[in-house]
Amino acid sequence: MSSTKPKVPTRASTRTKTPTAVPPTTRTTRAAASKPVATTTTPPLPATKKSTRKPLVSKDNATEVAVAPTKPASKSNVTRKIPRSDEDADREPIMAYLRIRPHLGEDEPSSAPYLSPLSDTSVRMTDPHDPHSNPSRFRVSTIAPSSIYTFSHIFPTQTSQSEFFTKTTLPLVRDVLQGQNGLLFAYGVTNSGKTYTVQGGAHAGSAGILPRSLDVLFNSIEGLHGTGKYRPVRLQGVELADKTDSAPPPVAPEPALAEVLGQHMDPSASDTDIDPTVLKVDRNYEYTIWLSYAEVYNEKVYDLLDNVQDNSTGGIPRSNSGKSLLLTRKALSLKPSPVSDSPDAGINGKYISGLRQFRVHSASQAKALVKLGQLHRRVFGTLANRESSRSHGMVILKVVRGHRGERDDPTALQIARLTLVDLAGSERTKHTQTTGDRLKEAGNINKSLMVLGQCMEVLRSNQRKVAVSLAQDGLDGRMDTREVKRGLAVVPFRHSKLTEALMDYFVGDARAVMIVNVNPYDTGYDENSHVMKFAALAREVYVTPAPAPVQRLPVAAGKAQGTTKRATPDAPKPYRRKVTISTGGPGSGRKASEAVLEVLEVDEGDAAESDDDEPINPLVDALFDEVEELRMQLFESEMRCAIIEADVREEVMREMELRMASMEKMYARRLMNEVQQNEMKTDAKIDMLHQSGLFGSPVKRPKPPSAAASDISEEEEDDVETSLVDDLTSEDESEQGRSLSLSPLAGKGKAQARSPAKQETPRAYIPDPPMLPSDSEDAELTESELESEDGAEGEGDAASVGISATTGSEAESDGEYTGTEDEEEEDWAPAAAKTPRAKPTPQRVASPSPASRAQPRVSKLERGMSHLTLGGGGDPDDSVIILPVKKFRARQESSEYEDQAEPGIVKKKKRCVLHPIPVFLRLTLPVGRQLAKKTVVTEEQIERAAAKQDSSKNVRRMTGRL
Ligand SMILES: Nc1ncnc2c1ncn2[C@@H]1O[C@H](COP(=O)(O)OP(=O)(O)OP(=O)(O)O)[C@@H](O)[C@H]1O
Repeated sequence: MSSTKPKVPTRASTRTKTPTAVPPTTRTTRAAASKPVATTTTPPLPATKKSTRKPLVSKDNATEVAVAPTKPASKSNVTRKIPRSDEDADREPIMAYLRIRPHLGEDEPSSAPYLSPLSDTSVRMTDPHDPHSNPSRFRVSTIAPSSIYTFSHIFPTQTSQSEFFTKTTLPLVRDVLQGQNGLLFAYGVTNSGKTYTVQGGAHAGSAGILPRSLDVLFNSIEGLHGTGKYRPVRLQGVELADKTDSAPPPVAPEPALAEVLGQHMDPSASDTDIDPTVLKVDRNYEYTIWLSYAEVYNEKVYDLLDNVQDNSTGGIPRSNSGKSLLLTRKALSLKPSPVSDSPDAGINGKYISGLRQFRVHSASQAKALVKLGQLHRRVFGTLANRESSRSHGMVILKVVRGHRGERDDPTALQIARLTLVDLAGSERTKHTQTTGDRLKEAGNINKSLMVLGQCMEVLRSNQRKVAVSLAQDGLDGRMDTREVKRGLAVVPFRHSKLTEALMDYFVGDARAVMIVNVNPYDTGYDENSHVMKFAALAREVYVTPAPAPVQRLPVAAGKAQGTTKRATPDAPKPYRRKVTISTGGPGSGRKASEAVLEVLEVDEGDAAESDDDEPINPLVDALFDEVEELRMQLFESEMRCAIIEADVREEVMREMELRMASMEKMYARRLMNEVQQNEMKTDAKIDMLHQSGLFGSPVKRPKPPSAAASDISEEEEDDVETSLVDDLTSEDESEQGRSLSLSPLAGKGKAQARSPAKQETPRAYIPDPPMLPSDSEDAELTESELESEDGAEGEGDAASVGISATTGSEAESDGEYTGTEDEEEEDWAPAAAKTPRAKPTPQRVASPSPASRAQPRVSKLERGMSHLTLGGGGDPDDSVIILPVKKFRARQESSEYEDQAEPGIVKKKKRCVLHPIPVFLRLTLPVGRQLAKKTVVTEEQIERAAAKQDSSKNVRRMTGRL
């Protein structure tokens, strides 16, 4: 009757099984150095599963659970630590250790190391291609150029294998001897040192954590070996051992395979590199150790200790002569662990069906098996690493321990597993020029690693949800964990063979350690950043270390189904795949050869064997497949988006560079034009003054050295001009910044002319507006009047006449301009229009004139000269630009700009004809008949200049904006 049938969990139920580990109260996330990420704090929770089994071991690294990961203090990164509950003490995060690989020598390509340890637990990673640190490079990446990552511990380059083993793996070895499961996996990009860390190197003392673990295991159980009557099966089951099946295979590799792989090694050769560590174990128990070695390659699981069947009759393959090696390997399937194996534990993991396992009696025997497995492991050469591991290698050590007093009682046995995983490197197709089959291989490697990351993410998120919900419910006085679990996401273990095979370590009782290998001289900064982020994520996932359950059910006699079962020949048609292996060639010292391995793959569905006691719901399976497909589509879309984004960034960067270059050219041209204009203006002034005869008989002075470098010097200038230029340049340099130039005539303007009593009153010279001569008596001063007055003085007298031009800001420096634009408009309106007689305000003390007798004449002369300033209402902001008619026209013609590409700028530049520039002129003029005669400024000039007043005003506004 169906109603009486014992309830068997469905596959769906195993999938939706929620890990019960609850995160502790405090966690620290990775923080970008430039942009710190705030630390989130999760409230403490009641445990969802009360563990009745307390760990038997001392938790060496459990102290790290209670200690918040050290992290550089930052204002925005305040960590609030909440006391942990008793239940939380059973849980701990996945330990993440960083190992930094040393630089191996000159041959190895290297960039500057981008990792700099900040402490034992934190490290800064800085992109060597960051434009800030290396301006010659442009960085197109969404990865932060600098970040700080925290780990449980960081091992610098000089760390020895022994030290590394002691701190990372020894606690797991101790655990497994005391009945607790453990997982260790090495993660990192290609060539970062994963295999070196797990397997070790060739020189003495370089044995990796795997051989050392074997040494310590056998050192510790010396004299405590069990009979091996029972063997472990599946995840937690035991069965009566079949002596013939569990005997270790001959460890000599098949000669054909050894030759093909180019590894002429003898796995049985004695190993002198032995770790002497001995752990204290419970001597009331007997121990047997079982070893198996599997690999996940191209999303298929293979047994590395299975006999490789050489189908080639010719023995050693000679593919160059047309022969190829045909090796048949059978992919194994993963099956859910039956509940009957461990009813107490409720483990929902999967085991590798058909994976062979061998009882090993000594460390050397175990190491020989591992080496044989290594030989069988797919080792391909790539550009990145000639010995690159293209598969995930898993060595599974099982320790079966039973009390001496219950030697024959299988229900008293305890099985603990320690799995050491050497993950394949995250492939960099760009760097390794991977194509074809290799590309597919890389895709599968990346897929399994990606799924591993997704699993971590979902686990973390589920654990947080549980934590938050239970905390709230606990506060409300209610606590229904089933409700909470129903809302949790499915952890996608099933999306990859790797995660499927390891899932029980994450959801069951186990301790997990992650080793992150990084080569800081590697050029793959972005890939290593992903690895670091993965580690940060893993550290936030919590596992529950607890001893494995003791068998309580009677063990079926004989061989358990599926443990050594192979796919039968009449099984559904297997998939055959050919793989080409290239060995030797230039540089290797061996003759180049290629061999073809033909792999027989059995899909999971094909190997559905009878020991699978889990009913499968096809609808659920279909839904999961769909979910998986959608996830993959999402992943692909994200990849496409990332590529498009990178392309767009690059395009924008190129466009910006072009624009910057054109702007640079434009501004250079403008600058040149400005310089030319200034020169022309100066020339024009000199011409004007020269033509007006003011410098008819200048006093010739020796040319100062500075004049030689003057920009203004022109070869066609006469002596007068040279003298003037000397004055101009020297005065420009020395008096730049003064608001007004001082001259002997300054302060002797109209006011003085009208009030002789105030003759001595010093005042600053402010250019007068272009006053109409008829407006004043002084303005009516005619040439003849001047002539007569000058005549009275004689030609020998001389006075200094100052002509000053300055910018508004300078003129008002003694009163900086702060008005609005409207005010400015008003100020800039011709003064004649506002006030017929704008009176300049005395502002500054002028040097006394030596020609005080000529004051009336001089003041008239000065007013006459002031017309030349075109001051427009006395606004001192105006430059004095007086152009003779002929030159003026020439200037107008030359003011056209050629840059038609930017009409807006051209338009503005056209209005730059009378750009006001700070020019200071102080001229020493002979006062006399000749001077007076030449002082007349034509009305035409004045009108023209006044008409340009508006242009000047606009230009000034524009330059103000610039
Ligand atoms: N800590 C170390 N000290 C000295 N040499 C090291 C160290 N780590 C790695 N190496 C050397 O670096 C090279 C690459 O290391 P390894 O093969 O372990 O990289 P990997 O990460 O396993 O690469 P892949 O994923 O491609 O297999 C090897 O020659 C190894 O001997």
